Amino acid sequence: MLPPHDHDDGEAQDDDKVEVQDDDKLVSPSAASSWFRFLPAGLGDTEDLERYASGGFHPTHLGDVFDGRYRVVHKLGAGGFSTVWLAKDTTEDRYVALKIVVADQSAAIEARNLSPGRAALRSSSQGNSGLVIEQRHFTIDGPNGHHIYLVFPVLGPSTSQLSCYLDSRLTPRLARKAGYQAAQALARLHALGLCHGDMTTANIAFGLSNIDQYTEDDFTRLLGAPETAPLETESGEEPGPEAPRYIVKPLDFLDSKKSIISWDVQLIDFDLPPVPASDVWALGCSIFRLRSGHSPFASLDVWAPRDTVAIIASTLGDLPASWGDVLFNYEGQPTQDPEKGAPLRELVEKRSLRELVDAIYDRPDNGIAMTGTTRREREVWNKNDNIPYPPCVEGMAWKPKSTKIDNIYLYGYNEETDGLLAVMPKITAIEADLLYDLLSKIFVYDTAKRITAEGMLAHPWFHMDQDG
Ligand SMILES: Nc1ncnc2c1ncn2[C@@H]1O[C@H](COP(=O)(O)OP(=O)(O)OP(=O)(O)O)[C@@H](O)[C@H]1O
Repeated sequence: MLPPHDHDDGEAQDDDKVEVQDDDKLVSPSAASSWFRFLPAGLGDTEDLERYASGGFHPTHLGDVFDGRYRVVHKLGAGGFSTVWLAKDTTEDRYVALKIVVADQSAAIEARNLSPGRAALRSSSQGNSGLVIEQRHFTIDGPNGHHIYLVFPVLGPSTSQLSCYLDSRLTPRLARKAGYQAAQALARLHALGLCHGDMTTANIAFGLSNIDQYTEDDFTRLLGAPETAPLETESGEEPGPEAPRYIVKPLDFLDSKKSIISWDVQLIDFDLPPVPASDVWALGCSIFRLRSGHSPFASLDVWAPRDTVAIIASTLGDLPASWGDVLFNYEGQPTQDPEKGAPLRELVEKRSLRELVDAIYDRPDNGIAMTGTTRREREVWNKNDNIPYPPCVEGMAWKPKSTKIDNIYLYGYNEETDGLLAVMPKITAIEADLLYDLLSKIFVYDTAKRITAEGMLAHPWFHMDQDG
């Protein structure tokens, strides 16, 4: 059975975000009163407003100019450590992504930027390397502290956004291309003696096609004007200089009326700890998700990081005997200390990698599949889910929830979902053989026997489209 979320297997970041997003929607202002200073802005998934406080986000407004040259045009997104803004670099007359790091993490990021690994990465990440790193940085003091500002090229959506359960799936061809480009970029990084350290589909991003040709008015025509909502406090007091006057809803390049997302992906957000073989394992999880929409080690049986080790063992086979009677702590880290760890839980669900690959489903012709049974209409959370992507995105991705099964649209997961997915067209046997072969070379416990990123580049799964 496919779960709504997975945990800690190299793809967890995205799912954490889904949970946060869901929580945001569920928190009513009254329930929030004892916990939160600010009222929800009502703009969907935005930054954590409570972090507009000492040590947190820098209050930023449209039109703000930083470092005398970067004028804020729109918001691109926010994460646990930063808000990210589309800005016009008036010195070089081009768009950039301006990542404003929270004050209490800025010193650590500044120190990281001085490391030798970072310098090697910077000199090799120019041009077409598939590796994206900040182009420059500067610092600014604000009401919440001292912030580092990182200047990046502007990117499109992440592959996790476009390959996400029933919400969105990549077309098979683009999944193979994105998987290949991610492997190629990772091989380049490893050749430099560096590691990624955080290889997830959230960190494989699509580029944008030549956006510097657009004026700011063009952006408004393509994506709509920035949507904002005033920032209000629960108590009714006026926020001080630590908070912006209004919140901006992040733009979504998928809303563009014209195709501006490129088919080429790049790796972002390097952490750089030194284990290439673990990057390869995480890339395997990402490749599976690119093609299937979910992680290979996601399961409703997984409740704690430790369970991820159990689901891996139940999918791939027992852990090597040479590891001995190893125990695992809550985080899934091995230990010999019975005070700190426990044996792996026996999971109810049994499945194999081969079954997971064979179950990958694709879009039915005309967006319709039939079980032969008429079903009860379901209320969907967001009607937009049932509307296919605009034609300019259609060759790249499709929405499973825009598929009609018999008389109703596919909706969220419940006990009926597996039966509904069973009538969707499946991955071809030829492709399933190739993908299974590639993943079997990646998901190898013995790191000395695991394929390398360089070694996987010649694998025929990546090259199916050229051959055929
Ligand atoms: N170069 C970029 N171009 C376009 N959008 C970007 C860019 N960098 C980041 N974003 C957007 O901003 C969001 C937050 O960025 P990012 O994940 O790097 O932040 P973070 O604070 O390091 O978060 P976390 O580590 O919690 O993921 C991303 O999800 C993405 O939507």
